[in-house]
Amino acid sequence: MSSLEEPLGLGDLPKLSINRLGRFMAPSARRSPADDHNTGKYSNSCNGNTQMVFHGNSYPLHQQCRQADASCDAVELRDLPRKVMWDLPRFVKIVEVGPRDGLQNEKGNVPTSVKIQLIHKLVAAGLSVVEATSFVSPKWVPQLADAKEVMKGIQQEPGVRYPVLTPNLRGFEAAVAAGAKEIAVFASASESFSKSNINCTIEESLARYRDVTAAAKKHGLSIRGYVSCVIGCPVEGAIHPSKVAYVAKELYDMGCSEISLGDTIGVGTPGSVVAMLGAVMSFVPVDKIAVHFHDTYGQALANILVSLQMGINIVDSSVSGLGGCPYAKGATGNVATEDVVYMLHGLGIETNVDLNKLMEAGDYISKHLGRPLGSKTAAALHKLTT
Ligand SMILES: CC(C)(COP(=O)([O-])OP(=O)([O-])OC[C@H]1O[C@@H](n2cnc3c(N)ncnc32)[C@H](O)[C@@H]1OP(=O)([O-])[O-])[C@@H](O)C(=O)NCCC(=O)NCCSC(=O)C[C@@](C)(O)CC(=O)[O-]
Repeated sequence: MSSLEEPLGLGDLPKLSINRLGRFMAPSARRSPADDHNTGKYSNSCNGNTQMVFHGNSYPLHQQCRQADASCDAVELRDLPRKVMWDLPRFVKIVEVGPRDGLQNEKGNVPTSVKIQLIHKLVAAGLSVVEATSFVSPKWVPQLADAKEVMKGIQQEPGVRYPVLTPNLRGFEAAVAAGAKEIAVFASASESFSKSNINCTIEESLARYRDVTAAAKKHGLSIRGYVSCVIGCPVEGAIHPSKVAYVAKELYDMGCSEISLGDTIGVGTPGSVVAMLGAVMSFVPVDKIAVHFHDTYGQALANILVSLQMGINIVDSSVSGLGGCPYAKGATGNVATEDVVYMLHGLGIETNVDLNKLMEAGDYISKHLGRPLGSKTAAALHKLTT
């Protein structure tokens, strides 16, 4: 199975795949690959035969190098996806939200011991941030009423972060008492969603979060800020990027060290995502922005890829594609962590996540919930091995 962890297309380096990759390149606004060639970026030593075809033209990648050296080709071609798609990050931090965003939406009761096991398995798979639970009103989200027991029950590993959602000071205090070292506040770019999710206006939520973030700073806790409905809202329809940028900036200014932009109902496409990210990046540094896509319309991986191309290197996802929001009708699960990891590794981007162990975690929770594997990667690899 482990050989399949390496996605197809990189191992044997067929010329065809290079040409295919060439087609993915953005048009004229981008530099020509020949520029990199001319600056010698590709030219340590190689046999000079490699061609990249782009918009009907072929570019010699290593023309200046005349020494045959097969190992050079292999190494540099492995790097091609990142080169061709320009400036993709070398490393992407995955924020696993399954135990919170995933399980908050389950109809049936998930025992506390299963939640704790799931978190342990996700950490064992190499995930360094696992959102553990929410300290919200149990009247609003009964599925996470055991937040305190979950936090007390997990074995917190050094170097791993276990953020929890806190909607108000009451939740914050309960989170600290239960041992949380990182919290997340969650606002919305849609007025209607703000009211249905946290029963207040956007401005009221921001005022509330100023108190929560001030208290968190006093305790030396890190704070993550969410903006929901960054592309569309189930009630209001399309959300203007300027509204998203406003809320993101407010959260950043009050001390959130990471702003996660949530396409809560999964209506975004790469086109709308680029516009939204462009607006937010005017106010929040790109390295402080995370993307959080639900996969309702099957656009999540494409949206992640375009976000990476814009410089984002933090991606939220949920093991086995668990999730949805109880207050966002029609929202389906988050993009599956397994599928994100498979794509990132295929692009030559590191995650520190062991795909096999991650799939074991997905298998564990899927079996417990009595449903098929929710990630395409796990389902495909399962078929291949049974
Ligand atoms: C914000 C409130 C509390 C306002 O709820 P409210 O009803 O306006 O507030 P309240 O102050 O009147 O409190 C109602 C009851 O809850 C209690 N209460 C109040 N606060 C707490 C607390 N922290 N912990 C425990 N209990 C609490 C409070 O004591 C009271 O109990 P009662 O007196 O009736 O017995 C409520 O609306 C709430 O908890 N909402 C959370 C909803 C939620 O968790 N939604 C899903 C997460 S957001 C999301 O999924 C989007 C995201 C982040 O994933 C990104 C994306 O996908 O886009």
